[in-house]
Formats: sequence, structure tokens, C-alpha cells
Amino acid sequence: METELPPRHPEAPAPGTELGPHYAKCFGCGEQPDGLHMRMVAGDGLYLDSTFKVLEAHQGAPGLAHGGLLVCAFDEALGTTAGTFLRRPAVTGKLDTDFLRPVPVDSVLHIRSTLDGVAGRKVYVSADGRLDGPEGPIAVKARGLFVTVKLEHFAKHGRASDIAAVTANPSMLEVNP
Ligand SMILES: CCCCCCCCCCCCCCCC(=O)SCCNC(=O)CCNC(=O)[C@H](O)C(C)(C)COP(=O)(O)OP(=O)(O)OC[C@H]1O[C@@H](n2cnc3c(N)ncnc32)[C@H](O)[C@@H]1OP(=O)(O)O
Repeated sequence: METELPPRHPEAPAPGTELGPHYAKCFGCGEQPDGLHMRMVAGDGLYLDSTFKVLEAHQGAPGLAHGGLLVCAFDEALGTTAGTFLRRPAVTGKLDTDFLRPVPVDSVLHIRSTLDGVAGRKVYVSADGRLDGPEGPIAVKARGLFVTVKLEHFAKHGRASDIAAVTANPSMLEVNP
């Protein structure tokens, strides 16, 4: 199947809009105490600009970010990129990451994530993470394949108590404006 560049969904947030968390309990963008607390702003094309400040709890080696948590930040940025510009939820199928430089605690990773194309339900996305500024050196690069799913995917597979909680309080699922 051929890959196409989709149009920006007409209901995608306007360029410059800061996105709210897609789920209050999300480790990447929600309110988890040791979560990544990522902030994301819609770009004027098919891209998002995100920031992730590396905190004490995110260490893998002394003073350095854990690689798995860096992958988490990219998973979040790439999944949100797919979901925001297509206005459909998409889950990670595959995620490739290149670690080019160590990322110290207290640094801020600036991630630009771009929707590169779609082929049926497959969504191709990629991102660069730069250290301490949008023009800083690239520390991490990632490419992902996400697969769009219906909302039933979450209802079918999610833990029943959490599904019940969001059903009772849909504002927990404040999907990006
Ligand atoms: C309402 C509006 C909202 C708007 C705003 C939303 C914002 C929303 C933000 C969310 C932000 C989340 C950020 C964190 C994102 C996670 O962390 S998601 C959690 C981690 N991922 C998962 O749990 C996924 C687990 N895997 C699965 O559930 C299933 O394997 C999948 C991925 C749904 C695919 O299963 P399926 O539906 O049966 O589809 P299937 O036919 O197998 O695959 C479809 C196509 O994808 C391909 N594919 C699937 N997996 C792979 C793979 N690993 N490698 C290569 N190709 C693959 C297949 O080959 C197939 O290709 P074609 O045949 O069409 O060419």
C-alpha cells in the first residue's frame, strides 16, 4: 500500500496551541508524580514541538536520563502527533530509537515530531530530540509506526477499574483540543 501525506485534520488544534494531556493518568503527559510531564505545542504543519525536563526520578546512571524513559518521551510525542493531526487514536506498533548523546538530569529535551505519512491504518512518524534548546545538538532520534484503532480498543483491553473511572469522569480523557 502506498504511503500518502494526509491533510492536517480540520479540527486539529491551531498552530501555537498548547495541548492538554490526552489522559490525566498518562505517564508521558498526565499528572503522575514521577511522570514526564511533557508539554506539547502544535506546529503549523504536521508537527508538534514538545519539551521534557529530565528530573531526579528519571535517572538510569548517575546524573543521566534512563534510556527507556527517553524512549517513553518519544513514544508520547509520536503517538500524540499521529492522534492530533488525524484526530484518531493510534497505538505504537514499532519504535526505533538512536541515542546519539547522553542526556543529563536537569536538561530539557526539545522534541520535534512529524507525521511523515499514512498507509491505511499505518501512520509513520519521526522525531528529533535536541538538548537544551530547539537549535541544540540532537541527542536522540526516533522513527515509529503507529496503528490507528477504534476507541473500543481501549475499552476492550484496558483494566476495568480505569475504564470505569474514565466512563464516570470523561474529563480525565481530555483529548487534545
Ligand atoms: C478521538 C480523537 C483523538 C485525537 C487525539 C488522540 C491523541 C492520542 C494520543 C495518544 C498518545 C499515546 C502515546 C503513547 C502510545 C502508546 O504507548 S500505545 C501502547 C503501546 N502499544 C500497544 O499497546 C499496541 C499493542 N498492539 C496492538 O494492539 C495490535 O498489535 C495493533 C498495533 C493494534 C495492530 O493490531 P490489529 O488492529 O489487529 O491490526 P493489524 O492488521 O495486525 O495491523 C495493521 C497494519 O499495521 C501493521 N503492523 C502492526 N504492527 C506492526 C509492527 N509491529 N511492525 C510493522 N507493522 C505492523 C500490520 O502489518 C498491518 O499492515 P497492513 O497489512 O495494513 O499493511
